[in-house]
Parts: sequence; C-alpha cells; structure tokens
Amino acid sequence: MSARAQTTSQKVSGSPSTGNEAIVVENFKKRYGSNEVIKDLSFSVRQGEVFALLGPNGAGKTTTVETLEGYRKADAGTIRVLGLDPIHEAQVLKPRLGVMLQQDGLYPALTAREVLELFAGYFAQPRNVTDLLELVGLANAQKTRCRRLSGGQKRRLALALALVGNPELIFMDEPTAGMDPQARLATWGIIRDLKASGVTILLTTHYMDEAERLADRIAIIDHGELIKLDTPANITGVQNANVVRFVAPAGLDCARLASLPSASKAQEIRPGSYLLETKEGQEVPQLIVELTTWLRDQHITLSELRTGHGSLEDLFLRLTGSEVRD
Ligand SMILES: Nc1ncnc2c1ncn2[C@@H]1O[C@H](COP(=O)(O)OP(=O)(O)OP(=O)(O)O)[C@@H](O)[C@H]1O
Repeated sequence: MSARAQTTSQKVSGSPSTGNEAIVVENFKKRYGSNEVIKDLSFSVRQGEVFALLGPNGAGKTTTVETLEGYRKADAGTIRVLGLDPIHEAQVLKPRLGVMLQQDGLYPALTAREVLELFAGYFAQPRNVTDLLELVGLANAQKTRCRRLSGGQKRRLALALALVGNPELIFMDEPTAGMDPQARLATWGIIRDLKASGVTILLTTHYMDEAERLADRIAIIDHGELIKLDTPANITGVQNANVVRFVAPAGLDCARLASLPSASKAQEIRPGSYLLETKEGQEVPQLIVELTTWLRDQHITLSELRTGHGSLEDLFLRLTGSEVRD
C-alpha cells in the first residue's frame, strides 16, 4: 500500500467550529462532468491566521479558493466566508475580500497606476495608490503599461490589487510564483505585516519554504480530500522525528528496506532519495546500524545520511507520492 493510500484511508477532518472562523468549509463537493475534483472537503480558517493550502497540480486548490471567492458553485456542502454565503451574499462580502488571482493580463493597455486607481474607485475606503505602489516595489514602474510589466512585476501588481480595498480577508493563489528572491522576501514581509494588523490570509503555494515560514497552519489536499492539517512545527517535527533519510543509487528495493528489523516503512521520495521510518518503540540509532550494515553487505554507496526533523517537502512527497501530475 502506498504512503498516500495509507494516509487517506484515515480520514483527516478539519478543526471543529468555534463560531469565530473567517472561513468554514464543510463537506464541500465539486465535479466537472465525470471528474470528481473535490470529494468531501472540510476545514476552517481562524480569524487573523495565515492558512496555506498545499497540494500537487490538479489537487483542487484553485477550485476550492475560487469557490470561496464566489466564482464557482459548490455541488454540495456548506461554504461560509466571514459568516456569509459567497454567492448569495456576494454584494456584502466582496468589498471585504482581497483576491490575488493566479492569472494576469487584465487591462493590458492601462498603466500599473491606472489599473490600481480604477480598482481603488470600487471601494469605500481604498488604500492610497501611491503608498501601495511603493509598498509592492512598483513606484518606478507605475507608468508602464501592464502588458509590458515583467512576470514578477505583474505578480506584485496583482498583490497591490488584492490590498487596495483594505480587505479583512485575502485569498492569494500562488502569490510569489515567478518572483525573484528579493520580491519574494518583500512579499513575505507584506504578508507578515498584514497578519500583524489582523488580516486573515488564505494562500496556495507550491513553495514549501513559503508555507513553512508564513503559515500558522497548513492543509495538504490531494485528489480533492484533506490529508493533513496542522501547524508547520507539528507537521515537520513530530511527524518526522523517527525518520532516517539517506541518499544512495536510485531504485533500491524499498520492500527489502522496509523489512529491516527496526523499520516500518521505506519510500524513495525522489530518485535516489529515501525515507525510512522506525517501527513503534524502535530507536533511530538501531535502524541506522541495520541500514548501514545492509548497504555495506550489498556494496551500495551511501552519499548522505540524516536523521531528526524532516522538511515539509519530504512530508509532502511522502503523503502525495512522487509521480508527476497532469
Ligand atoms: N472549469 C473546469 N472544467 C473542467 N475541469 C476543471 C475546471 N477547472 C479545473 N478542472 C479540473 O479540476 C482539477 C482540479 O483543478 P484545480 O485547478 O482546482 O487544481 P489545483 O490544485 O489548483 O492545481 P494547480 O496546482 O495545477 O493550480 C484538475 O483535474 C483540473 O483539470
């Protein structure tokens, strides 16, 4: 049985409702034709928290976020955003939301400043456009037409558009995709400042370090189901405390590795990169002795060996598998 199958067989449920959530998703289901994209998803996001939604390509992140934004309709389940129905109460809800879309390309002929001023006009108490251009590092590009902005500048304009209405809750779909390291760092700073001022943020990302550094809690979804929901520390710490990671030639016999006396599971998470988990009650040092003895007997070269807390990426690959998605 794969790690993913083992994990998904134990259903993970979102945190119970306390009545003070910014977002509540209960038994959400969505299909496109015969493609059941969201099987049964439940989670909630607390007010003021940064919540990261992770999952491989096609896991259902954008479908979930766009349903919360009111752009798609759930087939079943309850969706509440700031206590409101995103479709039927959109008029009241929309002014309180900020949305950083994945796709750019709106108004290609307008300048960055003109687009921001246009959007600022939709809100009762917008932020100051000059300050906003400064904040996202577009002051020097404010007169550049949108179609001529670089990929990273477009993402920064999308960020400014999400902030212009002074929202209480912001949805960010892959906020730093395509940004250079400086812009990413600056965006992380903006997200931290927003959180410090009480704004709730739900973001999706493929960057594990981004989720680990920014999020109060991380939800991992795959095939439209929640497979993990916890703090980054709990996900990377407790879960991986009994893990040995090693690098050796690709294609080792994982069944054989898993049958070492102190091992419970073995997985090749990337070609040549392995994770071995200890059995309940067994010690990591004993597993290392067994592993290195086995490698020596097989004349297999070991190029790296690590124990202790693993990375979020390791855990993500363990839970969702290493095959490339559509
Ligand atoms: N409008 C649509 N019509 C038909 N199928 C769709 C539609 N939107 C999404 N899908 C399908 O639903 C599944 C989930 O897509 P979704 O965009 O929600 O995933 P995702 O987790 O955001 O992926 P990515 O990381 O690639 O952005 C995919 O198989 C996708 O092809």
